Formats: sequence, structure tokens, C-alpha cells
Amino acid sequence: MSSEPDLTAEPEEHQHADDGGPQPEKHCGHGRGGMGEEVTRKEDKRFITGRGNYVDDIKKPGMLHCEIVRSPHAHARIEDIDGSRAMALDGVVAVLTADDLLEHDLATMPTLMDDTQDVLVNDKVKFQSQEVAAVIAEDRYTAKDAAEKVEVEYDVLEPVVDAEEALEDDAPLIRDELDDQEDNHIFDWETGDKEATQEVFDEAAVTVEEQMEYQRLHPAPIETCGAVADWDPGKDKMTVHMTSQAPHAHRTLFSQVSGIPEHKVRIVSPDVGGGFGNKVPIYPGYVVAAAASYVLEQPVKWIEERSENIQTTGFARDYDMTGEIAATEDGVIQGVKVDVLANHGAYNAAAQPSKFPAGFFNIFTGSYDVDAAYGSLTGAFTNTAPGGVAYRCSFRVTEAVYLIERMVKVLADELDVDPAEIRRRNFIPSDAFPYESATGWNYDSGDYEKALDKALEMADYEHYREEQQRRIAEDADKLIGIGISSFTEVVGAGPGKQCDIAGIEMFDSADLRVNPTGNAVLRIGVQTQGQGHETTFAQIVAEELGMDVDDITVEHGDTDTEPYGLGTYGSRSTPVAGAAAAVAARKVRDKAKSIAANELEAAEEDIEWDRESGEFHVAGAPDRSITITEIAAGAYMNSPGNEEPGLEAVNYYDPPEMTYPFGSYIVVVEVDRETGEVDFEKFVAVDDCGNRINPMIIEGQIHGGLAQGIGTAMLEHVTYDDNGNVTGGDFMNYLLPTANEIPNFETGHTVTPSPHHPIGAKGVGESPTVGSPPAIVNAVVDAMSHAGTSHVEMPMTPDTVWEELDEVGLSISPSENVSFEFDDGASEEPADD
Ligand code: PCD
Ligand SMILES: [Cu+]
Repeated sequence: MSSEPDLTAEPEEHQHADDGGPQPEKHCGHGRGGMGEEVTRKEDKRFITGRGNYVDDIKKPGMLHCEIVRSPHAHARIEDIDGSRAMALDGVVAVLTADDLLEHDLATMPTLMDDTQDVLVNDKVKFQSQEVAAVIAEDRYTAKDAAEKVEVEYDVLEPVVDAEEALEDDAPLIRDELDDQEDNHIFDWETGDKEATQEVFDEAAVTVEEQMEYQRLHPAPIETCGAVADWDPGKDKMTVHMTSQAPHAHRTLFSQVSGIPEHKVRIVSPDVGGGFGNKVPIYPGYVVAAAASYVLEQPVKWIEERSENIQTTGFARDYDMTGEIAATEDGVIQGVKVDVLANHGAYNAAAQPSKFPAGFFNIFTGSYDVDAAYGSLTGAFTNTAPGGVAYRCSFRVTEAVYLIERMVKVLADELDVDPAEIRRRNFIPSDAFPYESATGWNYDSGDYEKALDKALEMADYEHYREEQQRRIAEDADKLIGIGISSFTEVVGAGPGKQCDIAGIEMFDSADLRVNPTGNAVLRIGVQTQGQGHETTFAQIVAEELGMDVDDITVEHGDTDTEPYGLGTYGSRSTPVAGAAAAVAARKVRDKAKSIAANELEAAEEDIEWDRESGEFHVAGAPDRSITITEIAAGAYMNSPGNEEPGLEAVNYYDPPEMTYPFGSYIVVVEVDRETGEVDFEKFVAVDDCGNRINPMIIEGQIHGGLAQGIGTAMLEHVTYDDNGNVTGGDFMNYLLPTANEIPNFETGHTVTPSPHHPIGAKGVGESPTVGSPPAIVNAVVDAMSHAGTSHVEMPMTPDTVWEELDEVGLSISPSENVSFEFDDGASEEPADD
């Protein structure tokens, strides 16, 4: 019996004894809830019974409420703020402005990209709805009424919301408070080999180019951001309950900004109602609540409204991208070139590792074996809310994947080669791993063709290709389009040498304590926001220690008790903290072995651990065995002299590399030539995240992420008018997909373990949102490419699609047999234009 998992086997298919464990139909593995078992989520009992505990559920004696006064202008100098009418209202405790915060050195805060953002505007407003003042009152209604009575005098300036216009010579200067800033240019960044790439392009038989926008999106978690800050002057301690995806990193930043020593700051992230990258940055509201509590010596709650969340907190994407591919006549890709203009809003407050100002955008060569690649990117300030967060995306991987997967379709159409076939000709072969990409990334493992083959079969690809041709031949009203995306992601940051948040290296941690009665508590440095860590991390321990999953409690989100970790984003929990949990459990197992030897009165060398039974036994004498529960008792009641009492271990894990999950998605759409409406006929998603901990949770992750991918491709867009007003800043205008827009998903998987991860797992949380938008756009383009369409911009609303249909001569006017009846009985034929 080997004690390490067989990384090449699919966990859910391995042989095991029918040990009659609980719920055998669900616990398909060893029956203890280990790797590969569909354990139902431990956290759901409290969520389903209404016992979740979110920040807004926190109530403290004497708690005050904070409401933020926001600017109606996108660009304006503040002439005067008069809070006297607000203060006159019953129940109003304070009106805070930048001047009040300046006294405590809290008027500004650092962003994650080393820029400085106003907590409350001191001089000049730089985006609509920016924080101008704060009202603190005894209840939320009073605070809200009072906020409307704060009078602010503005000198309105000309705004610029478009990145290209912002870089023009005559554009208004947004960041005039910065000494060395003469224009709205933030940074230029490049990657790859420019000369070598140019050479490849100069000599290539075929080149294609396409410009495409990845529109500004909002992560839109159901729970908005919020905080309850509580300064305790008796203990000199600041406790902040807040919506945080990274409680420890936020504690360090809070301490640095406020000057309160770090051991006197406690950040608690209770249940979080979705994060999606939106809860990685620190927002002014958190700081205002903390400052107010410090000054007033009472707890202060700040909870954002929906439109405040959409209009002011970290947006995602907003990349204007140009892609180019150089290839042979046979469609073998030789070179890739990309150029990007990035709108970063009024501050550089993106959430990226500091060495990568454009995140992991440099994975833009995707799943393909490419000789040379070069990318350049320019960032610009505009009068829009700051952001550039990793919305279900490992730091700009989503944009990169969209670009390359769209470009491969452009190339396929140019050469009239089937898009599945062209991918096959260019995939990094499965025996080429570990593979170093043209931009220097080390892919751990992959088998791209296998995933594509599986998806093609599940999608009944050939049938739909025939149906597509039949519809074209018959001049049918509804066209068929088939889109493919064979994506590769890079997830699981660290390694610490490459990745950090504001200088803190991205390792992660686990602290496992086994109690005398044989159950255990696992504390982790990552922060679940719905992913189900309380279940899956318990499964890792169950697998590694032979315990039952129900005997393990997972704790997270309290910096006073959890080991230091960097939090959950970039699908890093499994790759990094998951590894830490496995290693901590193995450390416990090592010690358990010595205790087992003592209990079984055998030499330690003769003790073997059996993964199937989860027991230790004497070599050659399986009946002389002992369970982890018995060992735990021994550790506290009968510990051998050469071991300390107790049974626990800590691990801080800095991964050697990131993990590279991949997949192939195939989308079949029907495009209505009359209305531009797009219907999903088939939606197939084959994912490979290495060894799987909980297939049911993964399935849920895929479903949720695909829904977000559909929102991206079809509906969502944060828009601005020329005055800098957000026109897509609430759920009436920012359209999230509902059950009506979501088709039936058919999911499948392949298993290619990560060779460097202790349990062979890769991240998966972001794959569906990363992989699906290009598949969907490719499908819609595919429906029209026979007529010359090469691109359709997202979101592909019916009017956008109809315009393209019309452009390439595929639109048809409303059916002749429809007529409009009017009250007077007269009918009118629909007009032609
Ligand atoms: N192989 C494998 C992998 C994985 N898994 C699972 O699954 C999950 C996931 O995982 P991952 O991939 O590792 O990830 P994480 O880190 O945990 O998480 C994160 C992600 O996650 C996702 N998903 C979700 N879900 C929910 N419900 N909610 C939320 O919020 C969310 N978010 C999103 C996002 S956005 Mo960023 O932040 O943007 O960067 S990133 C993200 C978990 O539970 C785990 O354990 C398993 O089982 N197996
Ligand atoms: Cu098993």
C-alpha cells in the first residue's frame, strides 16, 4: 500500500472496499469523505436554514451607522462642504470630511498597485460617485437622510471617460496632484521577444489581425461590501468585521495605514456572499468606518448599496485589445502579437501582483506551441471608478484567453480550416510538459487534445456542422453557429518569488489540530466566499489521515486565530492552501506513526499506513492495527517519551510553480436573422483541474462560472455617458443573467494531475468564466462567418447581432405575415427600414 496518492489515477474510479460508510451513494470513495467523494456541503445547513452570518448581520451595542456622501460629478473641484444642516438632524452624531481624516493621517490610502487614493476627497473629485463626506448617525435611515443634507459646492471640470481620448494631447489632466504626472498615461508594459516575433511575422505566409474590446464589467456579488469597525479603547484594539477575500493581507494594510500595531488589529471575515475579486481591494468605506469608530469610540457599521457597489468598487476588464497571428498556409501558428490599451479609472487600483502590472496577461499564447510572442500594454487614467480586479480571473488571464481563442477562430476562418482541426495542429503536445511558453511561463501538465476530443463527442459536433450547412443551403431564417474554446489558465499564485499583494508574498497556510477524542480542527489562511472550503478542505484531511470528513471542522476568516494567509482569489485556495492542508496532515501522520509504534509495541520502521482503511498497522500483520482516533488518544494520554504530547502541525506552503488547468468548451447557438436573438442549442464544458477533491462542488463551480460567462458575452457592460455618469450602474441597467438566459449545461472532465502539487490538484473556480466567453462569441461569429463576419463585440445583445447580420447581408425583415392592429381597426404593414 503506498501512502502517497497515485497521481495518475482518477480518484473517483479507484478500487475500494465496500466498508459501508455513511451515505455510500454519495461517499463513493473510501466512504469517509476523502478525495473524489461527492460530500454534501457542510456549510449549506446554516445557509439553507437562514443561519448564515454576514457582515450586515453583525450588531453591536451602541453601534452607529455610516452613510457616504458621493459626488454627482465625474470631475470637479470641491469648493466647500457644509455639514451644518445634516448635523442639525436628530440622531446625527458626526459629519466627516477629508479635513477630519487629515488630522489622523487617514485622508488617503495606498491602493494595491502603490497608487494613493483619497478616502474622502480632499481637493478634486475624479469619478462620479466618489466618496466626498461621511455621515455618522444612530440609525441607517437618519444617516441616509442626513447625507442628502450635506451641501457640497463643486467647480465642475471637463471629464474624460474613454482611455483613448484620455491619452490625447488636449485631454483634461486627471491626476494633477501628482508632481511628475503630465498626462493621463500610467504605465507601459511589454513581454516576450519583440524582434524575434517581428521576424516571424515578416516571413510568415499568412497573418491575421483583429481588434476587440473586453468591455468593463462588474463582479456583482450578491452581498455588497461593508464593515463593522469597533475600536476598543480599553484594549487599544481595532476589530473590523468586513467583507474580505484576504483578511490577513487586509490586517497588515490596515495596520500600516492606521499606525495601529498589527497585533492590535483583528479582521474578521464572516460568511461572505460572493467575492469574485470584488472583495480583494480595500475601499474607502472600510477606512471611514474604522476612522469613525476610532474617533467616536463606538462601533460603526457601513454597508454599501447596490448601485454604490457597481459604481465605485473594483470593476473588471476594460481592455481594448488588438491581436495578430502569423502562421503557415497549413495553419500552423508561428507567432502571436498583442497590443492593449487598458482603462484603469481614476487611480491605479488594480489587484495584481506588483511584478505584473497587467497581471498574467502574458499567458496570451494559450494552449498553443508558438515560436515567438510579443505583447505590449498601456494603462491610462480616466474619470471612471478605479479597478481592474481579477473578476473570476487570475489577474487578466480572462482577457488573454479571450484574445487568443478569438484569434484562433479568426485564423481558422481566414484559411477555411475547421476550428477544431486548427487547434489540433497547434496544441502543445501532451508529452511536451513541463512546457515553457514563449513568454516564459512553466506549464505543469496538460492533455489538450483529449479534452477537445471529449467535448467534440459530447457536443455531437459533426451533426451540428451538417445542420449548419443545411440551414445555409436552405436560406433558413435561423442560422447555426458552433464555437470552440480550448483554453489554458494559470492559477494558484505564488510562488512567492513571483507573486505578492502589496509586497507580501503569496504563500498560504494550514494549521491542523487533532483533539484527544479523535476529531480535528483545520485552520486555513484562505477565505471561502461560497466555494465550499469548509467541506473540501475537510476532505483533504479526511483523505490524508483516514478520518471521517464529519470529524473535521474547518475554520477561516479570523486573523486572531487563523495562520497568516493571502486569501482566496485567482483560484489559489486549492493549489496553495490545499497543498498546505495536505502537507500539515502528512506531518500529523508522521507523528501519528511514531505514536502508533508505541501503542502497538512495534518498531516505527515496521509501521505502515493504509490509505484504504485509514489505519496504521504492523508490517505483515494487518490485524495488529490502530486508527487515528486511537492514536489521538495516545498522543494526549500515553505519548511516547521521544515525542511531545499533542497531535498537531502547521504548514506554510510556497508553491514551486502555478497550476495550469484547462478545458474545451463547445457552444452551439441559433441566431435569428430577423431579430438578432441568440439561443443556446448546446453548451458543453469539459474541464481538467487535475485530481478532483469534490466533483459535486466542481460541477457547481462550473455552472456558476458559465452563467457569468454568458452574462459577459451576452448582457453585462458598465457604461458611461460623456459627462462621466455611470449609465449601467444598477441592476436595471447592468443586466445579470437570470435562470431564463441560462441553458442546460453538459459538463465533462478529464484528469491530468499537477505533478508538483501534493495531491495533484489544480484550481478550477475561474475556468468557466475564463473559458466560456470566447466559445460563445466564436459561436455567434461562426453563424455568420460564411458571409464574411470576423468579429462581434460583447455584450452580444440582439441589436448588436442584428447590426452585424445586416452588415453582411444576412438580416431579413420582419415576417410578412405580421401586421400591427390599431384601435381604429386599420392595419399597417411593418415599415422596411
Ligand atoms: N481539483 C479541485 C479544485 C477545486 N476544487 C474545489 O472547488 C472549489 C474552488 O477551488 P479553487 O479553484 O481552488 O478556487 P478558490 O480559490 O477556492 O476560489 C476562488 C475562485 O472561486 C470562484 N467561485 C466562487 N464561487 C462562489 N460560490 N462564490 C464566489 O465568490 C466565487 N468566486 C470565484 C472566484 S472569482 Mo477571483 O476572486 O476574481 O480572482 S477566484 C475565484 C473549492 O471548494 C475547491 O476545493 C476541487 O474540489 N478539486
Ligand atoms: Cu476508495
